[in-house]
Amino acid sequence: MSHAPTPRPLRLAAAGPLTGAMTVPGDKSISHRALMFAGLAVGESRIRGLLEGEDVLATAAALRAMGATIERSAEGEWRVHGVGVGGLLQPQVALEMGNSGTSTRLLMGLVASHPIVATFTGDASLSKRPMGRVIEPLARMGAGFAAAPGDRLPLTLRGRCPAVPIDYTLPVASAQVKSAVLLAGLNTPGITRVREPVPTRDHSERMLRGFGAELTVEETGEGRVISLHGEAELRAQDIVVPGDPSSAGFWLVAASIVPGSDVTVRNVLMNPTRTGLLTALRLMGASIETMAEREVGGETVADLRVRHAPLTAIEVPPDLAPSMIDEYPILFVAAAFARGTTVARGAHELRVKESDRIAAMAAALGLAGLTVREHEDGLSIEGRDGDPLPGTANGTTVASLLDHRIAMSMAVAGMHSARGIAIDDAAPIATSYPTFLDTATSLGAATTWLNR
Ligand SMILES: O=C(O)C1=C[C@@H](OP(=O)(O)O)[C@@H](O)[C@H](O)C1
Ligand SMILES: C=C(OP(=O)(O)O)C(=O)O
Repeated sequence: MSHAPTPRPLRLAAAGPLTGAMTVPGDKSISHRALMFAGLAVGESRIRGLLEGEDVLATAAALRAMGATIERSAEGEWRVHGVGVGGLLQPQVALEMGNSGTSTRLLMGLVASHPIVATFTGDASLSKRPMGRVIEPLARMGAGFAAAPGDRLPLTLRGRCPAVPIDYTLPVASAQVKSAVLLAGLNTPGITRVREPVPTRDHSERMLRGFGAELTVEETGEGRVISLHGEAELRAQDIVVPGDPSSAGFWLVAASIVPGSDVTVRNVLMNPTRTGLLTALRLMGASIETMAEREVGGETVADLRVRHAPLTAIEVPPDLAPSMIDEYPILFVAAAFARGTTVARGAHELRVKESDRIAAMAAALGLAGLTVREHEDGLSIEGRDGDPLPGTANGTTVASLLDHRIAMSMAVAGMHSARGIAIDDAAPIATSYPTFLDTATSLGAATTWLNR
């Protein structure tokens, strides 16, 4: 599953204040996990609010290829008949992961402890991303690998059953690596343990417990220790997926920077491992009101009302990195309109996402007329103190580099720019937020498809 192979150039321009109330699609991380855990459970799970973006659909297709029954009953509503832990079948086709790192790394974990062989392929962006970080612990558990040079896709994984449980300290703050090891642990005898010096998103832990796995999380002086009892039996669940805070982030910034805006984003996941952008924007002086906080399916959600406000540059606290890792590109856009120079460091991981997001945003903001300094682990951005960005020159486009978040972040920047911002390819937006442009238009933004 991959987005349209033909690039779709797009121009976003200023068109007055953004106003209105809206919801964002279901959280991407929870959607992937809902399908995977339901695919391994016994019985029929129902999922409401599933994100129907290309990344999540790639997960669904791979699980089907390994024996799960997955059906869409209405918009966002899905039914899954699982195969039971240990019951994944040998896929007859390569597992096409498209643009999705989460699908790839988590499914590698699942396959690693099943007696099957699977080949994972991906698009040009995913094929550049490092898989050594999951190969290393999964090989210790007994799985075999044949990967492209540099531990990249395409990659063939030979699962080991029974696998060997490990006690693994994460060398990099990554929820994908943590989850890959835990998922491999599901079909492994004994206790699989992951030590996490820096906390990352905890959806796997919360949801595995919800599906009936025996899993404990201990907070220690050296971070979290997660212990999973293997040969687990997962029981089918009804799941409601809350709105994706990473998708909401685009509107939090758009309404903050476009004068006169007043936007309410409803039903946003408020899990503290995901709210770093909210913290950073508030430190910059953003006006974001948290309303109607409530519990939905074991997670806190809230409505967020955001009004235009003058922003001030900050030194972004590096310890916010894990809880806003995907939101740096849109935070850089907020910084572009702040008073003073924002400095974000300690975010090396941005270099190995769908694109090198440090270099990509430095280039894109530079083309839109901003002064930006690139560091090895972040950016310094001279803000415009509320003035619009000049925008891209006629005939020039910023490169989205097969990266949805670069495309959407620069689209938001275009909403407060003198000439508008042209993006060479907006098709990647469909990987995580297929309705982004409809929402932009409904809030009052000016979007135009450009001739190829
Ligand atoms: O576990 C997950 O669902 C994710 C973890 C993060 O990746 P890393 O684990 O590589 O930081 C994040 O960037 C990605 O969008 C989703
Ligand atoms: C990094 C991201 O996703 P993934 O790793 O799943 O490709 C993202 O959505 O920003």
